Amino acid sequence: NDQPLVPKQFHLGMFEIGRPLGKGKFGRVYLARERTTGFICALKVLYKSELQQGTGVEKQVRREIEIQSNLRHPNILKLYGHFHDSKRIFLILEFAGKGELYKHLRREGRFPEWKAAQYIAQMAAALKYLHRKHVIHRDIKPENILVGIHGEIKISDFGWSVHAPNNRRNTLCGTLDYLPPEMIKSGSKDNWYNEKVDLWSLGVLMYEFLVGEAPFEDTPIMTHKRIARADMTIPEWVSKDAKDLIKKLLVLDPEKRLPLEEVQNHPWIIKHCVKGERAANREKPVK
Ligand SMILES: Cc1cc(Cn2cc(-c3c(Cl)cnc4nc(-c5cn(C)nc5C)[nH]c34)cn2)no1
Repeated sequence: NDQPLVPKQFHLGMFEIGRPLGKGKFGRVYLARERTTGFICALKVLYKSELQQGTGVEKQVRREIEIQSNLRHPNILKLYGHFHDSKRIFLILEFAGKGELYKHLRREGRFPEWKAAQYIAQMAAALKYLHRKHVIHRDIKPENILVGIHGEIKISDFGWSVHAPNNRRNTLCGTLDYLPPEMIKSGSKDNWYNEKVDLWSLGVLMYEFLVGEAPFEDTPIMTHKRIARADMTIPEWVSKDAKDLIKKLLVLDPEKRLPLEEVQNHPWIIKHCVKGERAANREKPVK
């Protein structure tokens, strides 16, 4: 198996700390190398003082570590281990060689259809794996996706919750763009634990990959209204197949959203996921 032999107990002295890779709400991420094996990883440092100010965020980080440690999928960033000292919690994470996806998206403006299709196919595979383990991501957005050295994407955020509404406030002050209608409407919260919420966000992600901005991007009030009505327009230059898939994911009724298996078999995905396409052509008898 590709997992390095890792000891059960880690401590900071085991690592040489390299350059800062990024910072988030509660800490920073550094490039790091494990001294004895030379294993390169990303060390996420979270300050307990800052976590304790949040509403039970530290308990949430603990639970997310629990979830993340048990996941192994090529499109999900690995968590190899964690440790803490008096002031900080350290997460030993897989290093994603090409960094944060949203930076690539902002730099390129939007992705060509073949690249967006590869990314959506990888997201669908990762979400299928998560849903089979009854993990609902609920926070799919470019900011929570990293890019590996071979250009493959890796879902990297720990904001995952299993069946329980995660109490992260950032959704309220962070972007509303990715929230599905059932999560912005008050009233019954039982839909919050339905994995179909990730299908809506996958549709928003696909739109943003192709168009360069989110489908309901507006003032917060208007975004709220437009999500609740699934009120979006897809530019006419987006291909017919891509439009079809976006429309089958951004459906108000969670039960009517296209299941992940059908996303993976959608003509837009098949057409652009070269391996499948070439294989399909190879099998066609030459006329
Ligand atoms: C705290 C905090 C910061 C962040 C956001 N963030 C994630 C990373 C990161 C991780 Cl976790 C893993 N591998 C990474 N590789 C990069 C990277 C690679 N290149 C060439 N450039 C960068 C940047 N960043 C990685 C950094 N910040 N979440 O919580």
